[in-house]
Amino acid sequence: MADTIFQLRSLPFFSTHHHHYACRHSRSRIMASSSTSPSLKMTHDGCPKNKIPHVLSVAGSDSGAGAGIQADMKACGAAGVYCSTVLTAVTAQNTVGVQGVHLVPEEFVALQLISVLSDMNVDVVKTGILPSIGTIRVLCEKLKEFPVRALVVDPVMVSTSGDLLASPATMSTYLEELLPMTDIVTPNLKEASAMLGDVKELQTLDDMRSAAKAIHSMGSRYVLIKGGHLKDSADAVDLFFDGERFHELHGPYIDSQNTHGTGCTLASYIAAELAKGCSMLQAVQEAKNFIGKVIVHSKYMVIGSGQQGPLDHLFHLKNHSSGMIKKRFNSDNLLLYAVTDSVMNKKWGRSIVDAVKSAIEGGATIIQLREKEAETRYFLEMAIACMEICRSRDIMLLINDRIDIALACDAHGVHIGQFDMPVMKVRNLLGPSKVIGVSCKTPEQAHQAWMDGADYIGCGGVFSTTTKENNRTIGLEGLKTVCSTSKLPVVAIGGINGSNARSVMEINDPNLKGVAVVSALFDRESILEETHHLKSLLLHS
Ligand SMILES: Cc1ncc(COP(=O)(O)OP(=O)(O)O)c(N)n1
Ligand SMILES: Cc1ncsc1CCOP(=O)(O)O
Ligand SMILES: [Mg+2]
Repeated sequence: MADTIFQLRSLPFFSTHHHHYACRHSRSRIMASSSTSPSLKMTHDGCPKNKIPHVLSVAGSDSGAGAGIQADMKACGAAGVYCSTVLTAVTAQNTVGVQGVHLVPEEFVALQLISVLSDMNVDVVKTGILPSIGTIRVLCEKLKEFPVRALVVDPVMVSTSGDLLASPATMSTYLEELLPMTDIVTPNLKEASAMLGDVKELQTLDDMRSAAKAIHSMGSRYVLIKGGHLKDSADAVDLFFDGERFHELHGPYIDSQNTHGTGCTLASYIAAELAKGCSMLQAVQEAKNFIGKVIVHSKYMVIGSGQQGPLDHLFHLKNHSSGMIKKRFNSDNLLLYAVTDSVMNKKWGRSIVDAVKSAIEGGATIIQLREKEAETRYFLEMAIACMEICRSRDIMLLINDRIDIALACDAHGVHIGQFDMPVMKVRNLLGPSKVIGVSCKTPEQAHQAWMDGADYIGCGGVFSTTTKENNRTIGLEGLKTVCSTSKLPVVAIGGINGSNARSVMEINDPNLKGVAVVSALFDRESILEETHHLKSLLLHS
């Protein structure tokens, strides 16, 4: 190891000139929106056959394990991909900042590269900090000697505080020699601006578009500019450019201190998805989706005393400070889902609380309070009373539509529709431990719900019903279509009762976990008997 130990904070502020290159390479290993290299044999899900997908991360070590090679390994682990590592630098850092950097000599970077690339069948190389001209050159040379399917470059060049971490000469080498070999480069706004010579601060989507074009013309086949901190935007908008078209990738901006290493994680996750056989656009979308979920999940975690906490990439750490670890939602709870209706129960002279008690006694496995008319104060009182019953019987209570009521009574979760509050916003408000169900009629809606971090899908109306007016029915065929592609458990809803529940369950899709019912339970004289009858039908279908 080199004995170059120095303080990162003492690095000077560099300003570079504007570069403009047109050295596009002509490889076509990763397509924008179709599958992978035609020469590789793929399984049905796009993975090369009999091959463990493998990403090599060429990056720096972060002693605090929030970013760098440690984040890359965790992100690849979360994506189910093997990750080998070539260290370019060793940093002493924690949640407060970077205390020091020790560079790995380029000859030793070369040796590590040869060790891994000559033996381990690497699919994709992802780069993090490349601290010297020598290191960049060694990497370019070894990649020519041992070609891989894709090169993902996270241009770690600007520290959080805005300091440029690369000298102008290093930057030139980066742009002239590495970028033309790059399949995708993933700068944030500051890095994109630095790559273009810092002539302009990027403030708008239009600025991002021009920057993406300019960076593309320097040689990277695809460009992803991360607009997480774009001014005047409530969204986290990232811009993907494939050389012809722009794609805006939207997601809510999640306010959390635990975001250290998100850049490394995003680039590594893209690399991992590419290694599995995804197209470039798919890989970027999956990575964005993962980052959104992991930031929401990690929001309440406390590790270290500084402002820059790490992520819980594997969703597995115990004892988050608030005790809010996301419990895996047990989809068996969806078997007999009782959805209340005050108007119906009033007609039969009983309160919602009594109705809920009877439904649970009869065998309902989960309850939803669906009150379309109730005033807020009354709805909350009802919800608090029902929560007490449900808690004592270990049954989940979800609230329909009203996130405020769910928060106020500490319900187990909510059920929302396509026109209610967006799922990611709800997740942000409720935190990781609450259950979120989403109404979906199509596979596209179901896919989106999964991407946004929902726990289950309510699919319907399957049959016609008078309980919800102007609601298009999708029939058993529509239900089958959603179930067959859904990545989330599904509960069927709409016009389901004792005479058709079997036919619903007989579509026989493993994702279909049960039925949700309003009138067949609550618009009947005996809730207890109806629930009991329906439950035994379901248990024997
Ligand atoms: C389990 C379950 N599935 C679907 C719905 C319908 O929700 P939504 O589409 O938001 O319609 P409303 O119930 O709000 O009228 C549901 N409530 N529960
Ligand atoms: C809330 C809802 N969403 C789709 S259909 C429906 C109503 C289901 O009520 P019922 O079980 O009485 O048909
Ligand atoms: Mg709704």
